[in-house]
Amino acid sequence: MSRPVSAHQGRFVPRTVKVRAPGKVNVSLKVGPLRPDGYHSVASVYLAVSLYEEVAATSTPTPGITVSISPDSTLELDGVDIPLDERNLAYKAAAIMAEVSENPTGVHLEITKRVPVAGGMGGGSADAAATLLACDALWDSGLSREELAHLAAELGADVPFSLLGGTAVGLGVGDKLSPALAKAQMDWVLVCADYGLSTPEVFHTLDRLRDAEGVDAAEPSEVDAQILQALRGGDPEALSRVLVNDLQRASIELAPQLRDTIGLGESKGALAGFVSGSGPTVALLAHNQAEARRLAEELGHLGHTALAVHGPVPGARITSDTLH
Ligand SMILES: C[C@](O)(CO)[C@H](O)COP(=O)(O)OP(=O)(O)OC[C@H]1O[C@@H](n2ccc(N)nc2=O)[C@H](O)[C@@H]1O
Ligand SMILES: Nc1ncnc2c1ncn2[C@@H]1O[C@H](COP(=O)(O)OP(=O)(O)OP(=O)(O)O)[C@@H](O)[C@H]1O
Repeated sequence: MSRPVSAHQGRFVPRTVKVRAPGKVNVSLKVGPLRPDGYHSVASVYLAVSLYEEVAATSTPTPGITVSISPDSTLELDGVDIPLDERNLAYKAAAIMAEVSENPTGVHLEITKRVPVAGGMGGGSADAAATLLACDALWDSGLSREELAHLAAELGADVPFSLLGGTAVGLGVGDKLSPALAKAQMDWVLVCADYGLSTPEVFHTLDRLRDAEGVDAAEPSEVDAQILQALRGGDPEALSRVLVNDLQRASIELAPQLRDTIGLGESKGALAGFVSGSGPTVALLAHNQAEARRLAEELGHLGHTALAVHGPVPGARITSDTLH
């Protein structure tokens, strides 16, 4: 894509770079013991799904970073707490990019939110990944994908995957990624909750449950080959038999109604239902696209917010780059 310049005959000409980045589900999430740094080592299989965040980054003549949430967001955001200051992950991403860029301008970030907030689908992480890519273009920073991935890992465990997209195995804290060859589409229904769960609290709850049982968690070093095989072959039945999420019981401990949502989805025809990441979004695996649409509609009639999506989809991408 050509790179418009932002100054025209001495007059400041704002430039807007728009990037979209996907949310994710973890089709496999094995969690090891608590590490001294407060994180857990994981072995995860990420799948990027067709529910996208969008960040429009516009250069401003005055320095500084500002953030707003676009009215085009499709989420119900009343009563949802998204900080717009330096605690926002997109703000943090722009700040980190400004540090490594030679000529950063001020920037306004407008975020269109579609991924449930605190839903276990990496929505904030997608905003951060999109912002890294947008600011890299806006400020002609010229960072490689590897350099961007390195900055992404400083922002959060899920951020590198939203940059990469597709299907990937994540080791370390989820940030050490290896792309997996799995292009076949799988169809899902996401059942969104009207509340959030705190990711650290879900991890702490898992530690507490394990402590109470006297269980020493094993260090997860690899993912089950059957999962990758089912993804490669585009075989939802096979995948439904091997889906696993160690965090699920902790999420259910904090929000017991999740068990009912999973049970409802399975009774209405899903191959399998499970909590996405730290929850509370529930991901239901469908036989095919028509089934996913039918299931989403049926759950909608029962009063749930249910979305039919597919994956894998690509990671963060620039969708437009314009001078005003
Ligand atoms: C649950 C997952 O979404 C699965 O992909 C991720 O593991 C969470 O990734 P994330 O939200 O990007 O997490 P971060 O923002 O880096 O971390 C938030 C908090 O979650 C906990 N955390 C996160 C990742 C990890 N591997 N172990 C952890 O214990 C830590 O308490 C950490 O302070
Ligand atoms: N850009 C952002 N969008 C949403 N929440 C943000 C953002 N920046 C910071 N936050 C804060 O982070 C919390 C978790 O946000 P997020 O939507 O990323 O959770 P999540 O999808 O469950 O994360 P993950 O799946 O990566 O664990 C929110 O409750 C909010 O207070």
